[in-house]
Amino acid sequence: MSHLLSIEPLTREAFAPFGSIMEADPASMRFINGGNTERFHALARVDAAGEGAGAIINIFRGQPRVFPYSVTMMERHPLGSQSFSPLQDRPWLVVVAEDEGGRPGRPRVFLANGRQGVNYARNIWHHPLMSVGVASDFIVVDREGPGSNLEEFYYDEAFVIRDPFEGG
Ligand SMILES: NC(=O)N[C@@H](O)C(=O)O
Ligand code: NI
Repeated sequence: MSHLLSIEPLTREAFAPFGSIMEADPASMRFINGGNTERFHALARVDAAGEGAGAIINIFRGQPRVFPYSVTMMERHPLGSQSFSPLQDRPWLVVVAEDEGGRPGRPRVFLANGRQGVNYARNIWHHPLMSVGVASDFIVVDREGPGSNLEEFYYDEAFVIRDPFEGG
């Protein structure tokens, strides 16, 4: 089994097992403000489980990853969803995995364009933020509250991601 991971385009259908994509999808659009504004409605839902928990809004500034990049670990948030929305129009990488008996399976890598955000559903295995090329800022909506909301898993092997823009 190759440890080189292919990179897939980020589509609603392909990402559906892992959560939602937030983008200006015409199917979700309704005009508001007297027609001045297009509202792309309810693209995702925030999940903040547990007594005393709530949703918070953060900015993550991710330094660009160095390629070829070795994926050696994945994490998940058992008590809440986590969304990432880019603040600049730059591509970035989304790395997720199905759960296989309490551990992540083989990672899947998606190339997001600079106008696509994602919302990881609660307890979905994902790799921490992966900016590409330059330091990039993201609005991150996730859960704050009592309890441990971070579970990490370290593979006993490394999966490799090549530079998505290698060769120009
Ligand atoms: N640890 C943290 O807040 N960031 C990660 O959850 C991540 O997915 O980047
Ligand atoms: Ni996370």
